[in-house]
Amino acid sequence: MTDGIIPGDIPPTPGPPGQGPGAPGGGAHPGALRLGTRRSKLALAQSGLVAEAIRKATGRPVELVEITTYGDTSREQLAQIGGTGVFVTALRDAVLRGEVDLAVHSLKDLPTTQPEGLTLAAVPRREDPRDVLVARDGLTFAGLTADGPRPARIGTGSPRRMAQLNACAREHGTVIEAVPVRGNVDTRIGLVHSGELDAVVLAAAGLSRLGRLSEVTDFLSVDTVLPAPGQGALAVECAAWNAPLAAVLGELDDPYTRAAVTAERSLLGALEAGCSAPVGALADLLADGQIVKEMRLRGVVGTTDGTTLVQLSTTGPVPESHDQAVALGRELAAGMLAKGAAGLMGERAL
Ligand SMILES: NCc1[nH]cc(CCC(=O)O)c1CC(=O)O
Repeated sequence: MTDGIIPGDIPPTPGPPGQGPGAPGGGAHPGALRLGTRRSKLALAQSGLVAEAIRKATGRPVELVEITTYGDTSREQLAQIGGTGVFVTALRDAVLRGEVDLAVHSLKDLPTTQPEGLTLAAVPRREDPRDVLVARDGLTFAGLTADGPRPARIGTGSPRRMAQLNACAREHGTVIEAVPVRGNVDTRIGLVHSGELDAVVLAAAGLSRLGRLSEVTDFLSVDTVLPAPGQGALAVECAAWNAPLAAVLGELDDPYTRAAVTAERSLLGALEAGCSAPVGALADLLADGQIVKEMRLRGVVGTTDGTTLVQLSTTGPVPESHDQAVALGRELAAGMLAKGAAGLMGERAL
């Protein structure tokens, strides 16, 4: 199903014709790039942002093509069949079959290895990578845990978030009750409004793209809660055979973001952790005034109860190639494994 979202200000010139078997054309908007997207509000928001950026950078019209996946029609099953993996696979299949020209994913939802046949054509500049709290009564994490006779009920199904929030609570001599939750952003925040939960943990980037940042009651410092590898970044993929399209989409690429997420995902891969393992990672740039000096990569892995965390960081020259970014991640993984990280990753909650 196509969704005609092409605004009137698109230059009439269509893109170059003849891009091979997946070439655009024949639809309502000849020459438009077909961007495959899930139908969730967040996916549509992310796809819309990328579509707009492509139009701006290239002048090419872009149309969104909604891909309905098994996971979209069968909510109950989703937790069982592996969460976001099903969505990623459905979008990728649509690209590989030539039904769409490109797809947009949340980078943190992608497996750490790039599949054959698909190119990561662009990693646009990343949004705020932090996790945030949406809590009742405008409370912060500290306020929540200090408030009331019983442990605060905090909604998150993420072992990474649980491990770090539990550790933080322990440090302050309090306890929280982490309550596994699933579902979209509306559902999760709804659990706070209904009083079922005291708070939920979400990614700032998702709320920002949905225009709901004003509902955040606490931005969690990355010194306390390291985000998921790749959190806040988007991945723009196209077929590997379509080098001309990859070159066009490459205009959206932010080399620093790409280097950072490459290092973070390399760490995750080298720890041989699944995408739902309790691994946090964040690479950032260390600057001296305006001059970028180094890239720092921080990592954490822990038990979900927060009793044990292995935290480590490393710095190195800003990577100038994919391999250098990968090496930074591997180096940190080796250090974390030497500190006992492997023993903490037995729990793989899906
Ligand atoms: N796991 C689901 C998911 N995948 C990407 C985002 C948010 C957007 C992002 O991190 O880029 C979310 C929701 C959340 O964690 O709150």
